[in-house]
Amino acid sequence: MTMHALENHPALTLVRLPHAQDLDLPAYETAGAAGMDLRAAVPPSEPVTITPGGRVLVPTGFIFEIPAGYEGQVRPRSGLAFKHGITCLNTPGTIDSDYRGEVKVLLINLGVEDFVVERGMRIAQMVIAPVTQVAIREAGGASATARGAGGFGSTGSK
Ligand SMILES: O=c1ccn([C@H]2C[C@H](O)[C@@H](COP(=O)(O)OP(=O)(O)OP(=O)(O)O)O2)c(=O)[nH]1
Ligand SMILES: [Mg+2]
Repeated sequence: MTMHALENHPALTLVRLPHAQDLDLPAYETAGAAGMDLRAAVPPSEPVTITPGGRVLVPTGFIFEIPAGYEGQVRPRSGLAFKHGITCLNTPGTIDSDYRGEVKVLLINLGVEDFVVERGMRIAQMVIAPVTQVAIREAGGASATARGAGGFGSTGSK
């Protein structure tokens, strides 16, 4: 596990669950990593097989107390996607700052071979990002703009 000093950054509190006792903490693998890698907290004696087209909810073994004003984004790892066709089905997964359950990763196998998830395997990554909550109001009509309702290629293809 690689630790990097991140003074003056918002604090992330992690709560280790009993089935994650021997797992490394989620951590940034390099100084400039955007995401901290998440490990599979499947039982050591029970690796999980994802068949082609199949999906599995994989536990990480940790509760993330995300600071208010931020969210957690669970994203795929490109290496698993490239080599095995393994990705996150609901990418990016959204971890709310008030969520106090275990973070889980919904993996899907878009490859052509079985993929085996073993304990401690780095299966996804978590990016902490600021979010803005807006004051929601309803209006009777939309304000006028140059674009108007044009979209989906309305400005041309060149
Ligand atoms: O990949 C994910 C996505 C979500 N969650 C947890 C944290 C999140 O705060 C909660 C709810 O996620 P979301 O809002 O995406 O799901 P929902 O289907 O809208 O469920 P809910 O009604 O609980 O909000 O589930 C995960 O552990 N992993
Ligand atoms: Mg929701």
